[in-house]
Amino acid sequence: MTACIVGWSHTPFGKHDSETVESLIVRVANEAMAHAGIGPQDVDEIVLGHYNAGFTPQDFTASLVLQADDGFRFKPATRVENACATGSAAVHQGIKTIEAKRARVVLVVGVEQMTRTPGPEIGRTLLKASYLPEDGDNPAGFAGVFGNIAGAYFQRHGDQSDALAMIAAKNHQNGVQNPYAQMRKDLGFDFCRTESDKNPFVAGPLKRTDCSLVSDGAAAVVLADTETALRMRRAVAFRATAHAQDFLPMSKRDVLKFEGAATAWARALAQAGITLDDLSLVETHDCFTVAELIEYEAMGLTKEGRGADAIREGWTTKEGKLPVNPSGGLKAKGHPIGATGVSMHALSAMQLCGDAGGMQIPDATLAGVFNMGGVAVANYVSVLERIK
Ligand SMILES: CC(=O)SCCNC(=O)CCNC(=O)[C@H](O)C(C)(C)COP(=O)(O)OP(=O)(O)OC[C@H]1O[C@@H](n2cnc3c(N)ncnc32)[C@H](O)[C@@H]1OP(=O)(O)O
Repeated sequence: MTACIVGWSHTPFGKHDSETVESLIVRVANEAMAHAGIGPQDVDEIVLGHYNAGFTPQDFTASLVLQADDGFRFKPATRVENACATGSAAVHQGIKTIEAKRARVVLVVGVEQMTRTPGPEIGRTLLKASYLPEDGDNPAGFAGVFGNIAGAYFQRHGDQSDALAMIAAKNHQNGVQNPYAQMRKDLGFDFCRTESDKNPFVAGPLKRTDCSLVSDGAAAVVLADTETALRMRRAVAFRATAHAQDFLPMSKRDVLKFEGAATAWARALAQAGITLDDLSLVETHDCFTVAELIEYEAMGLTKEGRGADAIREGWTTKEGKLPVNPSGGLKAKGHPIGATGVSMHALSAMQLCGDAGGMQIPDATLAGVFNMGGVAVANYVSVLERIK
């Protein structure tokens, strides 16, 4: 256990017309430091997760963290990017810096502002994280890519429309209890299962309720080495971290297997010396409901092709044997790309500290995070445990 989360901050996710990337960054940077009980003089390194790819004209955004406080002047600050896993890439980069003993305290910020971009442009901007020669022309954007995956999964393993609607309904129900969530409405299974004016098909078998939201927002965590962390208010340790990067072209692999996700999960569980049964909860990357379904298989909760069992048997509800996405996930909480992975870590730390309010899983001791970029291309798993 070499690095710990010692503080965090999270803006509400949603459409924030009055905010900018800069104002979101400044807000969470200052709030996370206050939560950790530190000032800029205590921070050795800054890592920013920001996908951008054209959502906002301002690039070079690591420098914007310095706008939070003049005390950050001359600190090392770097932006990292790994598609929709950008936030976890930033968190893991901060951990590596601490493990390399180049820093004792690292401030990690994740941010994205997507909603100022006009509708069709949003899809094209996100598709820059696909393999352009194969998927760059998909008119439905990333929803089109996952629509194809859902269609192929249905062909191989049978129609999963009920299971996908159950996942959507579960995550929307959970989102009601999340004060940071973009949608806090219990839509119910029937609404999610049925095509309607309010819930049209978007791509292949995926309806609107099968898709994550387009969001603005930011989150931050303060990381510290264990020795430093144990002198602070709280310490949530990384018991394991794993990152597995897979081929970008989907033609080079069986995309229905999420083998990169499975590899990252296997590595992290082995490193932590635990099995999936030991986890109290998981925050997983439900960019589309079919992704959460396949992730059940990749994490080892069910056999291949049987992901639906996990939701049908109620295992992944808040009361189930492994609650998945008690925050409401990307589905209800929202998915501001660069912020998502940082948010998952902040929310898991809240759970382990008993600070999750209505989202709280009673007596949570170990939390798993899975954040992915592309179709299981960038795969990050963290296992978190409170030690103070
Ligand atoms: C690896 C990865 O992470 S890839 C993932 C990257 N992210 C994405 O691709 C984002 C996917 N989502 C989307 O593109 C959009 O949310 C869409 C296409 C599904 C829906 O967008 P639109 O059709 O433009 O919906 P629009 O913004 O006009 O909203 C219409 C209504 O639907 C609701 N709505 C919009 N999106 C969603 C959603 N994903 N789920 C549920 N309700 C939604 C809105 O709140 C609004 O409700 P109201 O009429 O009661 O006010």
